[in-house]
Amino acid sequence: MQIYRVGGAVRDRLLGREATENDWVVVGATPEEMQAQGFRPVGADFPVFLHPQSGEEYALARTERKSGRGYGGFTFHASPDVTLEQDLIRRDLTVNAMAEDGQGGLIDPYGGQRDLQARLLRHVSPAFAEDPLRVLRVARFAARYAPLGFTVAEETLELMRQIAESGELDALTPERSWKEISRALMEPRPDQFIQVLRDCGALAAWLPELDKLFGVPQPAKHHPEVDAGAHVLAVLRQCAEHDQPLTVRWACLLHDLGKGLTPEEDWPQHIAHEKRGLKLIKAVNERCKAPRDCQELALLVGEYHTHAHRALELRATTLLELLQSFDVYRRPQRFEEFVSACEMDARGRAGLEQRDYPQAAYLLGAAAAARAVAVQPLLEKGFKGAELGEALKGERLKALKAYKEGGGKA
Ligand SMILES: Nc1ccn([C@@H]2O[C@H](COP(=O)(O)OP(=O)(O)OP(=O)(O)O)[C@@H](O)[C@H]2O)c(=O)n1
Ligand SMILES: [Mg+2]
Repeated sequence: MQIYRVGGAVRDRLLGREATENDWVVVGATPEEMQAQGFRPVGADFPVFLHPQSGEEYALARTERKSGRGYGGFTFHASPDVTLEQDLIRRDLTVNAMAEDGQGGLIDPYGGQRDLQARLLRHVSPAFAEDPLRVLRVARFAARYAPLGFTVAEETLELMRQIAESGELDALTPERSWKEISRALMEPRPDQFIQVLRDCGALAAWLPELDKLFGVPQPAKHHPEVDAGAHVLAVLRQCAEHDQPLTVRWACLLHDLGKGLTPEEDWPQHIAHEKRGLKLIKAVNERCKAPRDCQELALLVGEYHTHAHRALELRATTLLELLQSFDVYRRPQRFEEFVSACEMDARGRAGLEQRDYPQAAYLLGAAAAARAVAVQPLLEKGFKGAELGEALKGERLKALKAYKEGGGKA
């Protein structure tokens, strides 16, 4: 048997980047031979094995034929006579279809190096269409490598468009899609992920609620970029610039969905878009099976982002309600993430990226002031149950009034 390093590790080494994990392909071996050498099969019908020591994936060279719709619909043909070239041709992108032998020699039958130099994400062959997840993968690679100047080849975008139109994206399981989405949002240019999906029509199929924001105007006074979709892309960019966590990026992606429901005659105003968007955010959260912390933050940011922007004008009672809605006493981190998301929203506007956002410190200070109210003295006064809750609220309100009178200094 011959063993080759393949995929991302080869690509990233040629780009001078650190590779995180190795993928290997094995030519000229049977499953029995693999197991005899101590490799562990990952599943009965899957010609992939784990190395007994490193745990890295070793796949038998294979060709795939599509037998049905969706991810379940694969049959594998793996046998010792499948060549390396036959294996590589069914992979997604030319830059991912290179192999390295044991002596460090490069095997590049499909122009991977040429496309690396040309900074092009290009599919290898029509076999690309065998797995619709690749539409999301290409968009994710665009988000990762955009800072190096990579773009998607026109013919690949066209093929992605055909896949999107065929309805095949509907067959992807939420689990597989979420892996791509969550990784893509954490890349240096998450806006490019959305942009590429939009360019090939996949955004309309996968996230129509977001696609609808493109072409919707907002008031130029607050939004020099005007377009609501362009605003979301700019907010995502700010998220990456400021190293925000996944929860914040997910919340930012969905924060303005309500603007897609504003009646056209009300444009460019979007009165009550916060509340109106909640059912859309909920639907997207559930459809994508986003993790719980992402879901929660998205709903809270959707509902309250305008409150944050107006923080300095809010009355003490409204501030208190806001803090209560976040259960800031038990969940301080969630409130901090909310404030970050709102700051990204404020900065994700053409020409306003460097603006001050004093609301952030003000809100965090208010949360600290409310949290500093001690329960013990109230317990000592004999308050219990609902009355204790009311008394605590009263004390917190006093603290917030003092905070406001002190000009936002605790
Ligand atoms: N849907 C997929 C998934 C994977 N691959 C192939 O399998 C390799 C390894 O897959 P994976 O580890 O998921 O991606 P990498 O390219 O290694 O990228 P990453 O840096 O994200 O691991 C890819 O390079 C590609 O050749 C593919 O063709 N189609
Ligand atoms: Mg890999």
